[in-house]
Amino acid sequence: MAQSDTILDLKNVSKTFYPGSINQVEALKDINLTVKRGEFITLVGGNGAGKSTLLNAISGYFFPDSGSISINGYEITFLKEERRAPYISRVFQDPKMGTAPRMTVLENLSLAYRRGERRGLRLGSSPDEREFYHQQLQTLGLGLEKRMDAEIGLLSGGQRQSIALLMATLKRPDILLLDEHTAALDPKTAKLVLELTDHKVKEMDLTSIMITHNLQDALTYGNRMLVLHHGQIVKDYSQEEKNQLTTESLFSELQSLAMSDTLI
Ligand SMILES: Nc1ncnc2c1ncn2[C@@H]1O[C@H](COP(=O)(O)OP(=O)(O)OP(=O)(O)O)[C@@H](O)[C@H]1O
Repeated sequence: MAQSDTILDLKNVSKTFYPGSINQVEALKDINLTVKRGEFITLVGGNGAGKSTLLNAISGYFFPDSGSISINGYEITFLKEERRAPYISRVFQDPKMGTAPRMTVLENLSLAYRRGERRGLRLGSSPDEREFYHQQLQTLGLGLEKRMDAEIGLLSGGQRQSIALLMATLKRPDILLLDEHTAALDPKTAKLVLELTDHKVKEMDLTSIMITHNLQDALTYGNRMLVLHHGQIVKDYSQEEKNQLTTESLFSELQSLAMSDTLI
């Protein structure tokens, strides 16, 4: 039987915070989303639209109140976050998240590579392993292979975020979640990390969802774009439709969504 094209499938996923209280927030409302192999989705929407909540539900950071989530046809709706880790990788906005600051670059990579496995030998101890990580670091083109034994906490945010990206993709994940992973970097470094991301996604034929507030990046990268508003997917653009958009037209669209709120 042919392998299904669908990597991720969300059916009627909803999540409400503080239900029944004055602070109630319907962060996700009946989300239906099918992600196919090789799709690189950019996810945009205003503050509080539900973008991070959507990634949190997919990664298992918390469970939805209703609906179901499947990966490769297997339902994972209530699978614990650590049990999903072999299939789902995530890079966060804060370069400090996802890496262990007091461990060396080599140890961090080694830890990422052994994700989901029982630990045995000292991390990154064998010559073969060193060689493997050396080669992997070279692929970043930042000279970080020369700093394998440096504590990762001593590296710059951009260097650290590049390594976080490498760690997230060392063992090919079924889906790569990028949660505004360049937002904390200066514009030049952000561009570099985005280019690295794009290169990795294409080279490894990864399936990915990337949250961004940068509309140009949302249009430049990826081959599908979703607009989230008040916990709902209000627009789903294909690559062809995306090509027709400009940052101005996308900005106007997001503006009109925000305007419609004030009219309610
Ligand atoms: N753990 C939580 N507990 C309570 N409320 C939450 C929690 N996570 C998110 N929310 C609320 O859910 C709504 C959606 O938040 P979310 O962080 O998903 O938005 P977002 O689109 O990622 O926003 P931003 O662009 O500002 O990061 C917000 O009103 C937020 O305050």
